[in-house]
Amino acid sequence: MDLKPVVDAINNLSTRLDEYQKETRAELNLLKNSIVPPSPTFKIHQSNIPEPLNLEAEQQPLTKRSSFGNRETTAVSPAPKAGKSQYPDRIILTTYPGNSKVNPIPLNWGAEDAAARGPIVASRHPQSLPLRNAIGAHGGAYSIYRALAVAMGQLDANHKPNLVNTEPVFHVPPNKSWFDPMKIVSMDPWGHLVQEAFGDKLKEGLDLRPTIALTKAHMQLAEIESMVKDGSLKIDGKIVLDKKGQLMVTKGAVEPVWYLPGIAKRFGVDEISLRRALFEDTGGMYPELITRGDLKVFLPPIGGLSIYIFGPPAYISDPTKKLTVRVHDECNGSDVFGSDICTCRPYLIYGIAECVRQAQEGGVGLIVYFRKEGRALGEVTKYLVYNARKRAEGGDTAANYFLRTENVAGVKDMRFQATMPDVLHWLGIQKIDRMISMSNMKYDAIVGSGISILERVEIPPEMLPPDSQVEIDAKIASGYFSATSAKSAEPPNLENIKGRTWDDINH
Ligand SMILES: Nc1nc2c(ncn2[C@@H]2O[C@H](COP(=O)(O)OP(=O)(O)OP(=O)(O)O)[C@@H](O)[C@H]2O)c(=O)[nH]1
Ligand SMILES: [Zn+2]
Repeated sequence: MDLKPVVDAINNLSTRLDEYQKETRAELNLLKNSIVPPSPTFKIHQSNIPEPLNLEAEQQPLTKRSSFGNRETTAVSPAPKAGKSQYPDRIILTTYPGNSKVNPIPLNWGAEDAAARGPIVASRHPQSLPLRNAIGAHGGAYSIYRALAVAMGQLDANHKPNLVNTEPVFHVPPNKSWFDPMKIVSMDPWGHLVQEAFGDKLKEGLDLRPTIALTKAHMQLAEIESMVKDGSLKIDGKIVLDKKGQLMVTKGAVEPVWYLPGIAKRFGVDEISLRRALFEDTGGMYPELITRGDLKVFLPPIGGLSIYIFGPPAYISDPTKKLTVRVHDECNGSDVFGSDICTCRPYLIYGIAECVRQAQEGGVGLIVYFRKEGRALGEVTKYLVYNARKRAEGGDTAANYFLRTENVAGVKDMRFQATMPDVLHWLGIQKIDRMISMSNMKYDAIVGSGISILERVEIPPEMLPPDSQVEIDAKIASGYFSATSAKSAEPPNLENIKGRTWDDINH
């Protein structure tokens, strides 16, 4: 028997093993030389951190030829300073609760007054860092842009917002839901009252940031103008201001603040599994999720929500006043750009018009707009799904509508409406007279959270855009509410409900 090939293979393996060991040793040496073993205070000295790449040479202002004509354009950003000069202090790791620098301000989620609850401190500014009691960063996904601004030297790393005159323009007072630690778990009920409730801490120099802002404005939409023109919406001078359909609105923006034990309970998982999944699926971005079990609040890097109120905001929590609500999830393609493959913008507009009508009749209307693009799967996934739908053998049918999304994303929906009602409880809503939605998921979440819905209102058939029949029939077949289809004797054959083909789209 010829053993030569076996011997060669063993030699080969042994050489590769040697090389691997050498590389590993080199890497270990590199690590040893560059990282100081954690001292009792877990400080890393600047001098021990490997020098950052010398970016100066690469960061001369860029001059490039615009593709539109021969105009020379110069990048607006100044040549940035090297990153480390933005942070003259030593890095302080707060990975472990035993670190002597770590002394978080206690948070009592659900406490009955602001002082007892405590402010949310997420800042790593030198003065706030030891008192930090939340994982993550303010601003949701925008924290990354803030980091870029700091890295480029355009924003002082220790900038604190000047909050003078930023207070809410209308009152959302505490209600009993605020004092049940499990009722509001995805936002900070005191988030709009930071300036008032924690003014003393702000004066002391803590970097506290409101996570809710409340303001007012006029708004104008082409469809509302048409409704005023055709007489279906009346000018009243208070809510519909003029023949252009200008609307008076009070509105607010809310950033997510998660109370992890409450989020875990809401989704029926244990807190440890939740923390592990959040750690893993953010690429290990927040190690404190694992190591800092003492920190119960997480500011996730996701979009928040907006509220639009038509009529007096105080009526929202008054059960003697009628309330119309539409909860809407973001669909940029339709909401902003008018794509006709789904019902989103027309349903949103119908919701606004119904809210306005409710307010004109002496009640109040509320739109809640969540940044959960493409059922929280994102727009890239959504457009991949559109392609798969249009290219499918047998065409784009209602029968396979959800299957196409599942094929790409693994699930048909990741909005998980369980935390959606938090904002309704924050506002003090006890019942909804008219709910402008067909979604069983939204309905079940709201009613399951203790808010009753007296009437469900579907989108009028005449408002359905040309290519959206597939979506609406697939939704109704999967459990969405429809008074119209409940009346019809025969359910439609979903194989026969077809959307446009690519050929139709091209012409
Ligand atoms: N992934 C995916 N998302 C879609 C598709 N079509 C629409 N969407 C998204 O579905 C969501 C629709 O949200 P809403 O307008 O609040 O409607 P809904 O929850 O279905 O129910 P209603 O309240 O009855 O309108 C938005 O986030 C859209 O971007 C699709 O084909 N695939
Ligand atoms: Zn849509």
